Amino acid sequence: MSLLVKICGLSTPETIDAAIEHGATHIGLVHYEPSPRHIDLKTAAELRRRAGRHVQVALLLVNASQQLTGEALAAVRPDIIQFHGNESPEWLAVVKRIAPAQVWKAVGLKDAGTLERIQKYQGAADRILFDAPAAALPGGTGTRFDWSLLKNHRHTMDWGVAGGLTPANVAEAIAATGAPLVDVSSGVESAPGVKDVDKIAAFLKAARS
Ligand SMILES: O=C(O)c1ccccc1NCC(=O)[C@H](O)[C@H](O)COP(=O)(O)O
Repeated sequence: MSLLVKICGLSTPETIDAAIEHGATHIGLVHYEPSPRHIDLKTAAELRRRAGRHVQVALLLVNASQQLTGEALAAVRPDIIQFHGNESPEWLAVVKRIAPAQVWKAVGLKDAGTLERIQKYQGAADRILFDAPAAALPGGTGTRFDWSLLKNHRHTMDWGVAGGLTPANVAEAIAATGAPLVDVSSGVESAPGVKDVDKIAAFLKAARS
């Protein structure tokens, strides 16, 4: 299967266009106020429309209330809802039953124990996104986890790798983990929350090299 590449934390039409032009398969829109990449739901809906059917659009929430989750799904109509906090498998299962969207769960990969614990998301999440453990923010921190943890892991769910990826290291990350999907945010920015179209292009080229 060909590699999937998600560019996360986009907030302008220009960077959406660049991600599509250079071959991203997925983009991410962050609705989480503490993030430098936060956008309101109206902007997220506009950018979702801009992306059209050229890429799969993920809307990212962190420990959102039921009400906010419902409002966000109705306003943005994403292809994917990505949960990046401490959301329970039970909550994900509810969303999966009622939402016309895939459900992804991001998990901070600390050690082999994490790989055991995520089994509880089987059937509730359509994909697990392995990221660095949460720091000041739960994601978008530019931090790597120990890729060797995934080396001989037998995956029981669809999955992907995020966390500290850049144009310079993404090929190595794919070789080390065998990831079918890679995800980047701060590694294609010139400042926190400011995406750089040349870095987006370089990341997509390096990922597919
Ligand atoms: O991007 C953010 O600001 C963010 C904030 C809070 C939770 C998740 C967030 N991003 C989620 C992503 O999917 C990022 O692409 C992923 O964490 C990797 O980020 P980075 O290490 O900066 O490439």
